[in-house]
Amino acid sequence: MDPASPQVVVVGSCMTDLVSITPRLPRAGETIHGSKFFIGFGGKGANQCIQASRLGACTAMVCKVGDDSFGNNYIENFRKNDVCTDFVFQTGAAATGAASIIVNAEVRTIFNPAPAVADLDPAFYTHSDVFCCNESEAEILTGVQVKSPSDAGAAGSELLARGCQLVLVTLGGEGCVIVSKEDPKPKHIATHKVKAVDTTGAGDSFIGALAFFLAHYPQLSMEEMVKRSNHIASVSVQAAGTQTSYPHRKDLPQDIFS
Ligand SMILES: Nc1ncnc2c1ncn2[C@@H]1O[C@H](COP(=O)(O)OP(=O)(O)OP(=O)(O)O)[C@@H](O)[C@H]1O
Ligand SMILES: [K+]
Repeated sequence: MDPASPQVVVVGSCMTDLVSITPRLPRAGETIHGSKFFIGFGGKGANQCIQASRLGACTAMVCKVGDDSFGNNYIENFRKNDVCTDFVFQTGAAATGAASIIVNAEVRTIFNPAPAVADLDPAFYTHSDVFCCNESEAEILTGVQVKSPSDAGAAGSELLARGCQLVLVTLGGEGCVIVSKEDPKPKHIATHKVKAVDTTGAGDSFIGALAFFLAHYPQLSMEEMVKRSNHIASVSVQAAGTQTSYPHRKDLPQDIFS
């Protein structure tokens, strides 16, 4: 590249990521076993620059790294990615920026395939911990007509076969069905059926509640989280609107939070 004519110039950070994969985060001063460690190239500025370069932009990075092995490796990385390094300087006065990143198994993700498309990218099945859909979404994705808990189990099993870890199919007043790699026999988690005033937003209330329990009550079983989420979503269907119908903590039975 002619350094006089870069199309994209990024002035920003350039960090070496030291990534540990662990089952949980250590407490202060605690040493725990991890399952994997790797070193990666990161930093927001450098990430953006490399993405632009890989798409074909003529790029230059403006930053300073340490006169150390991390710094040398980073400059080599820029060169491999066709980023002009004429303005990447090295200093002996400081070390190259490093970020210690711990990725724990407790950061869990929920994927809601709404609105559903039949040709969903297969990566979506494998990349989330919980795959949560309603009857019609399950049907569009799998081709299995979902009219009962046993149909939902069949659709859930198909989604498991596509690589999902755990599938929840919500069934309105019938609660939902859960299937997982760990326990592939479909289980119907019934709920107390209420007379619905307006079901708009029930699915989102359910998923929001589930996210709350995953984040704040990780010790609960998935079945217990789902039962509690069923209850919260059942409150939402008894009032009009979407967010206007979502209950506050103070309005719910307090044993939901024990
Ligand atoms: N009549 C009802 N009685 C009790 N609970 C209900 C009722 N309707 C819905 N729910 C609760 O809400 C959850 C989600 O409902 P549903 O499966 O209808 O979602 P949805 O189709 O995504 O809703 P929407 O698209 O309207 O937001 C159910 O799993 C259940 O917990
Ligand atoms: K509602």
